[in-house]
This record gives sequence, C-alpha cells and structure tokens, in this order.
Amino acid sequence: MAPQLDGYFKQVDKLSESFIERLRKAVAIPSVSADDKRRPDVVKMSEFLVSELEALGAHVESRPLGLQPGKKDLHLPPVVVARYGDSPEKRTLLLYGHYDVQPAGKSDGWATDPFTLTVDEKGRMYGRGSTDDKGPVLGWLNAIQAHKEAGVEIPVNLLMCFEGMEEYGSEGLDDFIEKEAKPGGFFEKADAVCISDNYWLGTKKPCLTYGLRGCNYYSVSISGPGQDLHSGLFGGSVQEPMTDLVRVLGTLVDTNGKIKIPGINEMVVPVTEDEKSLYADISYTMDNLYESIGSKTGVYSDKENTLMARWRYPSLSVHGIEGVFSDPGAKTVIPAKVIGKFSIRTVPDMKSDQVDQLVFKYMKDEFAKLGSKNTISVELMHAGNWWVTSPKDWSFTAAGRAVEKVFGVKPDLTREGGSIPVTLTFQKATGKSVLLLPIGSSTDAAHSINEKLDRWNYIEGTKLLGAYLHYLAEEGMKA
Ligand SMILES: NCC(=O)N[C@@H](Cc1c[nH]cn1)C(=O)O
Ligand SMILES: [Zn+2]
Ligand SMILES: [Zn+2]
Repeated sequence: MAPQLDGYFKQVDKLSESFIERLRKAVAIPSVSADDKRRPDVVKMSEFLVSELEALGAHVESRPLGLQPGKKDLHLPPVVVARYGDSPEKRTLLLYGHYDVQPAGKSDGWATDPFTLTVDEKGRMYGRGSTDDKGPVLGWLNAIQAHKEAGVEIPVNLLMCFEGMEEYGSEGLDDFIEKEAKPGGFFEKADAVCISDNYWLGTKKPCLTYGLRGCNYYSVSISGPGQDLHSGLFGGSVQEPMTDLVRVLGTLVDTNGKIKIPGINEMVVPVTEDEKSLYADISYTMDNLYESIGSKTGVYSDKENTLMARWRYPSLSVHGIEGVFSDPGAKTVIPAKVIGKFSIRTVPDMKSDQVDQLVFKYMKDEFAKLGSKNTISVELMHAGNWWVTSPKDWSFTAAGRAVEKVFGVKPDLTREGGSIPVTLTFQKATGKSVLLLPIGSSTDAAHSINEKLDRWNYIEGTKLLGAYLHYLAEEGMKA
C-alpha cells in the first residue's frame, strides 16, 4: 500500500493551491441555515457541491426535503447525495457532512470579512465555515480528485450525504436517512459511516471521536405592552418583559456551570473507575484550553474535570435575546416583547422529552415567583440526541492506522461536547459503525468570530481522509 499512498500524498501537495481555491469559492457563499433570508444562498451552496462532485465524475442527486416545519412557504435546502464507485468487490463507506454555516457578520467583531477566505502569513485560513464544515466536506472531494489525478484507485465505494440544515438541528433529515438506509434506498449498501465535523483536542495531535453530546434548544418569550415604550414616559409604571426575562434566565445556571433545574443532573450516568482512568492517557493540558478559549476563565483547574465537563456532563448556555436594543450607543426604550434563547447539551442517560418537561415546568415556576402580569411561553426550537459508541471496531482501527501513517502518532480517543444530531440516526438506520474523524484543530473557533482552518490541517487532513479509505479497505477484508 505504501507506494500507492505516497503517490496520492504527492498529488495532494501538488493540488494544494487549487484545494484552497475550492474552499475560497465555498466560503464566499453565505449559506447560513438559521437565517431565512439566506436560504437562496444555502441552496446555491448545494448547487456548488453538485457541480464540483459532477466534475469529479460522481453520480449526484439533489433531493428536496419539502417545506420547513413552522415556517410559511420556506423550503428546506436539499440533501446532496452522491456515489463514487459501485464495485460489488469493494466495501462501501458512507460520508456525511454539512454545507450550511452559523451566522456571521463583520459587526460581530470579525477581523476580516467572514465570507471572504483570508489566508495570513502563518497559513491560517479565516472564513465562516472554513472548519465547520466546508473545509472537511471539501477534504473528501479533494481526496477523490487527488486519487484520480495520481492514477490511484480508491479501494472502497463512496456514498455521500451532505445536508444544509445541520446548524439548525438537521431539520427533516432523520426521516430521509431512515428511508434511504432501507432496502432499495441510496444508503442501502453502506458498510460503515464516517463524519468529519469536529475538532482535535489540541493543535498537532489528531483524534478519533466516539461520543457526542446532544442539544435541546429552547426559546422563552415574555411579552407585555402592545408596543415598545419610552422609558422616561412609562418606566416605573409598567412591568417590563426584559426585566422578567433576565431574572428567569438568571436562575437557569450558576457561574460554575451548575444547572439549577431540578431533575436534570439526576439523569446523568455516574462516572465509573474505568471511565476515570481513560482521561489520564489523553494528551491535553490546561494551556490547550486557555489557547482555545483565549483566556484563563475555565471553571476547573485540572484536565480531568475540564474534559468531563465538556464531554460527559450536561451544560446549559444562554445564547442571546431577540427583540432587544443591541447597537452601540444609548437608546431609552422598554422592549414590548423579548425572546431569550438557551440550550442544554445532553449526555447519557438523559431523555430528551423528560428534559423538555423539566425545563418547561421550571421556567413557568420561576416566572410565577416574580408575580408579573406579563405573559411567558417556552418552546423547544430543535433537539438532537447524544451518541456514544465503542472505539474498537474495524473502522476505528483503519482510521488509527491512517493517523499513524500521515502524522506519525497514535490518535487520542475522544468524546466531543458539540452535537451532530444525525449521528445516532445513521448508526440506528444503517446498523453500521459510525466514526468521527476530524481534521480541524482546537483553535479553529467554530461558531465564533474569526473561525479558521489552518492550511496544514486542510492539506494533511485531506491526506488523512484519503489514507483512511485505503486502511478501511484492508481492515474490511479482515472484518
Ligand atoms: N460541528 C458540529 C456542530 O457545530 N453542531 C452544532 C449543531 C447544533 C445546532 N443546534 C443544535 N445542534 C452544535 O451546536 O453542536
Ligand atoms: Zn459542523
Ligand atoms: Zn457547527
């Protein structure tokens, strides 16, 4: 295998500038799934993927998902499915990724335009979606192209599933996957599933990931006056929705991240001695955390508690408030209606529906304690399940060998605090191994301002994804 891989690696290096151009074109399409007005751009991004895949010789289909639930006349973006190779002699790998991105604006504090890929002298490639998840998705396309141009055969068949609503809870995708995994469906022949959509623990050592937290995302709306009011004319004489909202939001979680909603922490499986021992071997230091977050404001001072807080305990984050004054300057307004947004990252053995019921009851009880005449309504906006698997099967073995080949180290085995809602769906629907194989680093700032992917990660990551296909074929013969 080594000579073949060497040819492939050389071709990746040769094509590296064109791979960066491909990422530049993708980042320039502001495919923000959470913003209804950007939906045409999300669709445009799907079309970009279709044309890139067709140019590589893949069979590609753009599958509609229908209308978005709860929205009037707004269509969900299509799922791009593709097939590359269909040999009955080969194993088949199903790849999943997403082509939508989180919202971003220069006014949020970006140093550069978020939708213009900007590469600095250290090879840091800034742009929304560069690491989450356009870079990794294009990494798979790059791997196909480099194989083709190096004249190296890909030893597995590839199926692809690229969606455009992941950052909004993968609306509509569960049913699609379940249908396509059945006999006669597009994913029927999948022998394993691989997702590249998370991050290494640090900046140099790759990891293989075997667990994710889930995410239940809520909105809490408080309304009172019929319209926004002058605070000089009416302040003191009306009960203010914003005051009520910050008070209820303030009861959800304490400064050290302890969730105050009764019943939530009780659902979490206790840590076993076996599990505790896993953390010792993981290459991670508190400096890795400080580098990623850009400060020393962590809750814990040791790596074990820090990693457990990120991976195996739930967390509650307050994200924002809709309907409020948020510009610079001073505006003396009393907002008439405000909508707070918060989410809970869920872990084994939390049951999503039970979490919802506890949240709804708690918010209503806390609001009742205020004695306010305003009205409250709490809703679940979207939910995705947690997922944990065993990191010991043939696909993990293949990926571990690929990491050793490309990077010369054994990968860390990690869990991840973020969520990829369809991971569990793929596992249940196909009944096959699901592996998370990230290429981005802990400093990439996904979802944040100045998101980036390092050129080194993108190019070496493309080598890793391609090498994994070869070891997968080898391990598949033994499995
Ligand atoms: N790279 C994965 C990722 O960023 N996932 C999002 C998905 C999401 C959005 N709302 C709920 N889940 C995440 O925030 O973890
Ligand atoms: Zn992602
Ligand atoms: Zn994301």
